[in-house]
Amino acid sequence: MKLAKAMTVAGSDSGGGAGIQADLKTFQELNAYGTSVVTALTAQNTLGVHGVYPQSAACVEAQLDAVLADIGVDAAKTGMLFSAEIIALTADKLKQYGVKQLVVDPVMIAKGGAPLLQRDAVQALKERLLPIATLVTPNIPEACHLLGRDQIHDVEQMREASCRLLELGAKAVLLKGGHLEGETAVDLFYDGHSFIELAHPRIHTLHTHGTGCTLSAAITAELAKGASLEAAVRTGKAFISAAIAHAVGVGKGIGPTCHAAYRLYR
Ligand SMILES: Nc1ncnc2c1ncn2[C@@H]1O[C@H](COP(=O)(O)OP(=O)(O)O)[C@@H](O)[C@H]1O
Ligand SMILES: Cc1ncc(COP(=O)(O)OP(=O)(O)O)c(N)n1
Repeated sequence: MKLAKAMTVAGSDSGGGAGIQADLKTFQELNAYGTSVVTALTAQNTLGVHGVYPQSAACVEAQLDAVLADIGVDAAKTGMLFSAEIIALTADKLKQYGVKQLVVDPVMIAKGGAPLLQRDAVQALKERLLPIATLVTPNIPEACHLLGRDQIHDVEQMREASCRLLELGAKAVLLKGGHLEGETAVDLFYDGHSFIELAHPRIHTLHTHGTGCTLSAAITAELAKGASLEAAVRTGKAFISAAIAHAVGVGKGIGPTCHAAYRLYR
């Protein structure tokens, strides 16, 4: 059987709930061989981000070359990229090595408010990365930022925003609705042809740290295994819903989700 290979280009979360750590746990749970390119170290726990230590462009470039020149990937994802320089070189390397499937999670700000992307890097994200993305997965605040608008209040506005987001160049959009109010957590998938609403009853828990990272990693693992984009997004939603429902309350703040839940409790 061919081994599916998934790569994450993201920041490290010392608390283990988001970033590289969440991505690798998710790849493992979904039977994809995971590789990683660390863009920044964060001193982080369930109470917040206590420090951000970006890696040099040379360090990120060396990691990308090491993974792509030898092991290769079937699908890749990006998370916290921190700077315009890291975004540009990541885009160049993904093109150079012909990476065909790319999920871009446009990580900008952690739940506690810490910036994980420099202000002037948003333009680079739009110009360099979105045009080569198979799928972009913004949450509501990230979508507003990418589109330069104030708010998105409901599913109707999510539809309209998805159309605008698709114009930025990705092949498809998954606009995540976790930040909206209401008893259902609705994400909207749009590929230019049809809209698919992915809904799950809202789970009443404090522990949602790393949900966006985990969802995009699950989609990437499924793409690496050969799933269609629609099937990958559906599995991703089932994976994150199970992970939130069985979230482990480690730490004193907003804890991580349970990455093993999809395997254990399905
Ligand atoms: N309380 C919740 N109950 C169920 N699903 C949730 C909940 N919070 C978030 N989700 C889901 O988790 C995923 C990521 O959510 P979101 O909070 O929108 O993004 P991010 O983590 O990037 O801020 C989405 O599929 C969203 O619908
Ligand atoms: C290193 C690192 N990368 C990404 C995030 C943001 O993760 P996300 O899934 O959006 O979850 P929250 O931080 O919003 O809980 C992060 N915190 N750290």
